[in-house]
Amino acid sequence: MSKLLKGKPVADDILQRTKNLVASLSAVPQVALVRVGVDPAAKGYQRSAANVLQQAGLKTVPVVFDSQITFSEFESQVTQLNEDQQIDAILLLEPLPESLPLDAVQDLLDPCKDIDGVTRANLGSTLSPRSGDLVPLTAAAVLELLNFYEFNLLGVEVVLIGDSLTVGRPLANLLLAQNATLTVCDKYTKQLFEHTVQAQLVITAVGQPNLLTADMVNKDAVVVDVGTNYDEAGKLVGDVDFAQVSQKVQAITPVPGGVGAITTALLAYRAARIASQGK
Ligand SMILES: NC(=O)C1=CN([C@@H]2O[C@H](COP(=O)(O)OP(=O)(O)OC[C@H]3O[C@@H](n4cnc5c(N)ncnc54)[C@H](OP(=O)(O)O)[C@@H]3O)[C@@H](O)[C@H]2O)C=CC1
Ligand SMILES: Nc1nc(=O)c2c([nH]1)NC[C@@H]1CN(c3ccc(C(=O)N[C@@H](CCC(=O)O)C(=O)O)cc3)C=[N+]21
Repeated sequence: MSKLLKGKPVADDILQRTKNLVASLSAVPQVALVRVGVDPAAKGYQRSAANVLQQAGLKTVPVVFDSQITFSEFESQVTQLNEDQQIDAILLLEPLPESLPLDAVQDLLDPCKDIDGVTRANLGSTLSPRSGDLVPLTAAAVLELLNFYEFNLLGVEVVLIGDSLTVGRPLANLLLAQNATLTVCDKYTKQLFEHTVQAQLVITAVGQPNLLTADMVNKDAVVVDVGTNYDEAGKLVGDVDFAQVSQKVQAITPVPGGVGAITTALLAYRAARIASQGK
């Protein structure tokens, strides 16, 4: 059995700092959670995010739109949230419906309220990241996890599977900034196995259960599973065949209890920080 890289101790640390920061503020920070449609991953994150924000003493404002909403209606709703003095931060939940792709709506958000770094202004900062930037939270969560477990990325052969705007691409930039030797794969990668089998660190951010199987990794590898999927029984599972892969590799993150727990803790911390800067 490999070492379990649990997210909870990392998240607990971040949540404690969040509670201290919230206690120092004169008003309770408010976060709008904007969801379009009924995707289970977006709903799951909305639920987890609302729980953690509440635990940390912040207020959530759920905003749900029908998947048929037009671009102009969505634009006017987001503009209202941008202008609302009560709202400190806006989280736009992915995935969005096909009619409203992220690259078409990302820049509607005020970059100062863009808590998950979906605007091109904040995404751009991942190329030259500085402390306090609004870089995408999941990418930041993976770096927090590796840092907590003292995993030094310098010169490490990393294979990252998934290159989305919300996770893969910003994470690739943050890994490069730490001098990792990086290969990024997506669904057009011809022989995924040939890349993953020789990697020292494999990170999956795809959204497909059992994408990474034990034959695809070497025994010295560290595996970080970002995926959050729901199986037929409604159980939360990652992208990795955890039962088999965890018998083989050196270290692995669980799902649940891995990266996801850190993502939501960082969300709460960042909301408090944005609010503290606005006051
Ligand atoms: N734990 C956490 O905190 C978070 C978890 N997630 C989860 O991470 C997963 C990914 O999210 P997100 O990036 O938004 O998803 P997207 O659907 O936007 O992107 C999926 C990525 O996976 C690639 N891909 C799809 N199929 C394959 C395949 N067979 N082989 C290799 N690559 C493939 C896609 O390639 P292509 O570009 O070619 O289409 C794309 O780059 C989801 O399960 C999501 O719920 C997301 C955010 C936070
Ligand atoms: N703009 C945007 N950014 C995201 O980061 C984003 C998104 N959209 N859409 C959906 C996915 C999914 N995602 C999760 C994050 C944490 C948990 C989480 O906290 N999971 C807990 C368990 C929760 C449970 O048991 O239900 C855990 O892994 O321990 C789950 C899912 C973020 N996503």
